[in-house]
Amino acid sequence: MSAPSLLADIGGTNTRVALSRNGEVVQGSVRHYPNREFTALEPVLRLYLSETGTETPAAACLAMAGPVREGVGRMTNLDWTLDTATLAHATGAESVTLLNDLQAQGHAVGHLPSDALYPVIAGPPPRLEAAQLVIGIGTGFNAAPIFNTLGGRFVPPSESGHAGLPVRSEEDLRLARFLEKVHGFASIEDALSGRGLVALHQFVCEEAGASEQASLSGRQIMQAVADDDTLACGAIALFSRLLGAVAGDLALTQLPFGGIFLIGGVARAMGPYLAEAGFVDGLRGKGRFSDFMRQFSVTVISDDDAALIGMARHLKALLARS
Ligand SMILES: Nc1ncnc2c1ncn2[C@@H]1O[C@H](COP(=O)(O)OP(=O)(O)OP(=O)(O)O)[C@@H](O)[C@H]1O
Repeated sequence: MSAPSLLADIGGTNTRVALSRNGEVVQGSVRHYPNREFTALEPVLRLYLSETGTETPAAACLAMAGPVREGVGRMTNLDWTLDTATLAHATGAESVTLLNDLQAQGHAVGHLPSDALYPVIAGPPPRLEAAQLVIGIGTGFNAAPIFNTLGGRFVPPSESGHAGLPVRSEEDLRLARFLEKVHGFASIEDALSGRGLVALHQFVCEEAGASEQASLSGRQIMQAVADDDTLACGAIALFSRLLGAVAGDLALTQLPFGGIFLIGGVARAMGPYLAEAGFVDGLRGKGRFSDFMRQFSVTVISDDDAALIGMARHLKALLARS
């Protein structure tokens, strides 16, 4: 049998690695590695290849949480730089493709099992030619539109998470001032990410004059929501409304009549609460375009390995073209 290809999805917190053959992830080949236990990606990949007894992968496709240009990318929330030449040397793969991780997620949409999909806003079945939009909310925030063209699927990268956070109310303005103390600018990612959820909870506590309660982690905040804690519920209401507003802005830019897909650790944790917590109002609150916004369905993807499925598909298409 021919050698498999190597896939890796490198997030700010976790790296997921797998093998692929003929456009499919090889069953049982997925392994997860916490990034904090490594100094760079190369040792993760070398460990994976030795653990799985893989000699030389035929090709490699890697997707990273950071901007990529001409085969080189720097992770936004981790001190790692990736470049295709070094990665080819480390893995032995003849060809290495480096993508932004949201591009890989975009290539997975439409190829996931239905039990990995959690509807937030239902919509009509999409027409094949309709654009779609994938939004990732994990360690960081990013988005990518998906265009299904006659020449194949096109998923251009973006760095949407570093655009400005929308401000519509006095409360939003106070939040922007609170967030900009850290980086001098209130970006979308500063509010809508793992650390963003923690910051929103701190902001809600401070506004309520309860700063002493503002030391919960993201998981503790979600547990407090399950226990009906008022401040934690206030934090996810703020998060949901802002996420709806940002998803709505991105939808107006890309017109994803084929649906909006939310992915990532925070989207997964927040999924069951979004609709009730103000996401829909945030998404549709676009003045005279409020009715227009009803055309966009929203689905949470709960599969943590979706990017690997997307890369397997993308690599097959690339190899067929070469
Ligand atoms: N149950 C949970 N409740 C709240 N936050 C959570 C939960 N599970 C994970 N997170 C947060 O999600 C983030 C990790 O998500 P994920 O694994 O999707 O990120 P990643 O892929 O490593 O990063 P990136 O966003 O850079 O691609 C962390 O900030 C973590 O604190």
